[in-house]
Amino acid sequence: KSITKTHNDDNTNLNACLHHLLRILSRKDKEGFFQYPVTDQFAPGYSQIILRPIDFSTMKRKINQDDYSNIIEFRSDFELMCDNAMKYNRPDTIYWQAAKKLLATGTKLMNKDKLISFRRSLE
Ligand SMILES: COc1ccc(Br)cc1-c1nc(N)nc2[nH]cnc12
Repeated sequence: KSITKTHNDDNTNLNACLHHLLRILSRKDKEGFFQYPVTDQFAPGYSQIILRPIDFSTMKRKINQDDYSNIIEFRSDFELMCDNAMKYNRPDTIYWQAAKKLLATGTKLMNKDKLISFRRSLE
């Protein structure tokens, strides 16, 4: 069965894959900057600058709510999370640098060729 599916199919296999990817990526976030939503108390004006906030806890909820139809949708939420941190924070901050590092890990883990060969292996 392919890993891309319509909403009505059961997402069991896909969700197991996504939870696996989330665990690997989440472990890389040792400082815990990406585990839960950024509040304006940590980052003044954050909600005005970042219009589409996302974090690992929200991504986990989305997996459990079958919100992702394929790995690409999951990867774009992950990329959005890193982009948000690199948009709000300046390059000389630990948040910007943590986001850049995390993004590199995610890109390697979910690169196009890997996903294509993984998908082929399921057919
Ligand atoms: C949940 O966010 C945090 C939690 C604890 C601490 Br200390 C900082 C953040 C945080 N702060 C800023 N400025 N930008 C971010 N991008 C992702 N995380 C952050």
